[in-house]
Amino acid sequence: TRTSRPQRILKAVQTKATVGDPQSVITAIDHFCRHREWAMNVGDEKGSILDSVVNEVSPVTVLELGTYCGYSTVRIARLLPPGACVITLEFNPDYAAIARQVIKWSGLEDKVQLVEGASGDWIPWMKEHFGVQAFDLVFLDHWKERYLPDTKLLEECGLIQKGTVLLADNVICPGTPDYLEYVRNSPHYNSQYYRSHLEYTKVEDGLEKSVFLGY
Ligand SMILES: Nc1ncnc2c1ncn2CCCCCNC(=O)c1cc(-c2ccc(F)cc2)cc(O)c1O
Ligand SMILES: [Mg+2]
Repeated sequence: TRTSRPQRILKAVQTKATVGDPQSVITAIDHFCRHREWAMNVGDEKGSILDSVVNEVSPVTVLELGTYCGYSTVRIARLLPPGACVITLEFNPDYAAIARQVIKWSGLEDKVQLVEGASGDWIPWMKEHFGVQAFDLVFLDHWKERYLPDTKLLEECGLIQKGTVLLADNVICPGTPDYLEYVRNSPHYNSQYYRSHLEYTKVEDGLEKSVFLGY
C-alpha cells in the first residue's frame, strides 16, 4: 500500500539531513513540505517565532501537546541547555513512531520524552509520572478544541504557575476561538498575538503567547 505522509517526511529527513544535525532536519522537512507535499508542521515562519519565545523563556521543562512528526519538538529541543527537556504528547501512534525516528536522527533524544496518549488522560499524571513541578513553557499544537479544556486542566493540576508561558499554534487557521477568548479576557493571563501565516502558505495564521500572572 502507499506510504503515509509522515513516512514520506521521515524519508526526506533520512535522505537529506545529517544525523546529529537538528538544523538540517528542520531544513529538510521545510523543503519537502514547501516544494513536495504540504504537512501540518508549525513551519519555518511561525517556527522562527517559536524559537524566539523559547530563547526568551529559556525553559527547563517544556510541554508540547501534539507531536505529529516531531518538527517543532526538534525546533524546541535544539535550543534547550543540558538538563532541560521537552515532554511531548502524541495521540496518534503512527505519528509517534515517525516522530521518534525524526527526533533520533536529529540527535536530541536525550532532551525529549515522547508520550503516546491523549492530553486529557496524561496531564493529571504529569507530576507523579515525570516529577514535574510546573511547566515553564507549554506549546499547544494538538486538537484545536482541546486547547481550552487542556489549559483549564493544566491550571487545576497545578502545572501552570506564575510566569508559565503558553504558546498556541493555529489560533486563526484552523482557529481556536474559545481558547483565544479565554486567555485574552482572563485577568490571570497577559496575552499577545504574533501575526504570521499558515505553514508554507500565504493564508493568515498566528501564535498566541499568554503569560500566567498567578492567582
Ligand atoms: N496529545 C494529544 N491529545 C489530543 N489530541 C492529540 C494529541 N496529539 C495529537 N492529537 C491530535 C491532533 C492532531 C493534529 C492537530 N493539528 C492540527 O489539526 C493542525 C491542522 C492544520 C490545518 C490547517 C489548515 C488546513 F486546511 C488543514 C489543517 C494546521 C496545523 O498547524 C495544525 O496543527
Ligand atoms: Mg499547528
